[in-house]
Amino acid sequence: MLEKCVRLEADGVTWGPHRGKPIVEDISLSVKAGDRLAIIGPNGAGKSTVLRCLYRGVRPQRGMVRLDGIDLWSIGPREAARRIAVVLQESPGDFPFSVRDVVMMGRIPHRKGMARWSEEDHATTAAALARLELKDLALRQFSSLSGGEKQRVLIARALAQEPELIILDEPTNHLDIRHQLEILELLKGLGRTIITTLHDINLAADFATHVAVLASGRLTGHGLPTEILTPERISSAFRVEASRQEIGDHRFTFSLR
Ligand SMILES: Nc1ncnc2c1ncn2[C@@H]1O[C@H](COP(=O)(O)OP(=O)(O)OP(=O)(O)O)[C@@H](O)[C@H]1O
Repeated sequence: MLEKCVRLEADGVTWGPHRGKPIVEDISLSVKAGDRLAIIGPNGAGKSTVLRCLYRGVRPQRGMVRLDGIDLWSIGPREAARRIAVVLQESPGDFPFSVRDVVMMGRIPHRKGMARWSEEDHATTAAALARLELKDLALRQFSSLSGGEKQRVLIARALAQEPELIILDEPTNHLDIRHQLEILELLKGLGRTIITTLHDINLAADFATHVAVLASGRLTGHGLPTEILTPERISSAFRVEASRQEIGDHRFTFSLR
């Protein structure tokens, strides 16, 4: 089911540190409402930097990011935060926040000034907790949760934000294979436009409607997984020998060259 979704386009996006060489260069991609894009590439390729450009974390030095055709930098940070939820690997740490508090933080972009939480804020937070099956953990301290539970809480916070687009950086990091599959299944079921980085190419192929391959700051392919995930492209991007397995359309095994 498609809920609130948005289309995103990046056109020639280039970013690097002040006075430094660009880290990502000439990134053009298009994500339709309801698509799930997985960005894959080796360590240091620039995946997190591309995400930062897409969620208004940094302003591209060249090129433009558009949400439903509108320049992301022509809307304020608050509106951007209402429309785009970001799930990063950093977490609220050891501060004494309960799970409910953390999920409630997703409502901050919707709050009017320093007003108290509204009934809608409470209801949306409760719905996000229920959807992620976190009701029994609502009063637990966030820092006491397991990695998989924390990841679910951060996704619930994103959902409480009622965004049209969810951007995630390595949501399956540190999770065992069951929890990796669970998190990706859950994200699929949200019915939102999703852009995520993923290290596991086989998981990306199963999860994503579209894949973008990044190597040395440039896209080497962007499109349907069956078209983009070729042994040649993967071997070249990751500097390994990738071979396609007989099972499934795009299952790969890897070895050093
Ligand atoms: N603000 C910055 N200033 C200088 N260099 C930076 C900055 N941000 C990122 N880099 C460098 O740019 C390169 C790409 O970083 P980025 O985190 O985007 O890669 P990545 O593909 O997400 O890597 P990984 O898979 O290891 O998480 C790295 O070499 C990183 O050190």
